[in-house]
Amino acid sequence: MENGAARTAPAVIVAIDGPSGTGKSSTSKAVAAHLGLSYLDTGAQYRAITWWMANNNIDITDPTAIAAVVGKPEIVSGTDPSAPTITVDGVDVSGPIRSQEVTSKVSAVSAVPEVRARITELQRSLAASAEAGIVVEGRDIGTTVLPDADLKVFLTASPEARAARRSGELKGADIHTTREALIKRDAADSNRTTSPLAKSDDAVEVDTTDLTLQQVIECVITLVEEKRAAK
Ligand SMILES: Nc1ncnc2c1ncn2[C@@H]1O[C@H](COP(=O)(O)OP(=O)(O)OP(=O)(O)O)[C@@H](O)[C@H]1O
Ligand SMILES: Nc1ccn([C@H]2C[C@H](O)[C@@H](COP(=O)(O)O)O2)c(=O)n1
Repeated sequence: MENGAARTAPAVIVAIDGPSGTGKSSTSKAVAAHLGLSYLDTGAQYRAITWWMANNNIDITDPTAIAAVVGKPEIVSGTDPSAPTITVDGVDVSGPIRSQEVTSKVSAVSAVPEVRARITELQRSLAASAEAGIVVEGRDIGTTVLPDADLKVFLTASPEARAARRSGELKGADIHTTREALIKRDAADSNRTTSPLAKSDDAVEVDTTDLTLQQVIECVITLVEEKRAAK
């Protein structure tokens, strides 16, 4: 190395997609923290705009009504993996966006093309300004938002494993009901016309059904390090 200068790792863009409960958030946060990268939870952004629509009595069954007000809320995401934040018009909505009401409405709101255009623009701008690089997790990151990402990972797991994980989180919620709700949301997200949940052709698929969270994290860290070494 010339003049003994320390060589900084090149910025790396990582896209992690997959259905609900496959471990995208837990894995992405841990990978980003370990590698000193930024982290973006794009589901939280769709939940935040859905929360605003519900709070402002917008009819979420009417895509025209949603499209008419899509530019109104100011959505800001903090990308520190150890303390990710999300605000709407300056209000911390990290708790309310996880409510059952928002979860039941988010697929309808996120299917509206004008909503996707607005949120995609925010996502690209955050990725472009992440100096060391970023791990972005969602449903359409590898296919649509960041098609030139250095690494694309598509996480999967059986509906049974995903429901058991979610039921554990929801303090013993009924597994059957949780499984049906997951399957319904995945179907809505996969079947919408604009940038549906899908695996990019060049994504590495990781089935997490029989892996611990730590094993998944280590697997993704290895994949990122291999990509970094090849840059
Ligand atoms: N491999 C794993 N083994 C066991 N539990 C896991 C594993 N991966 C994630 N979990 C747990 O499953 C739950 C859901 O994980 P997480 O929120 O990361 O999934 P997600 O894909 O981001 O879901 P969503 O898209 O619905 O936000 C969390 O409680 C997490 O700790
Ligand atoms: N890139 C993304 C991320 C999320 N969504 C929608 C679809 C999901 O059901 C919803 C909530 O996401 P979660 O918090 O469960 O990860 O947001 C999307 O359409 N595209």
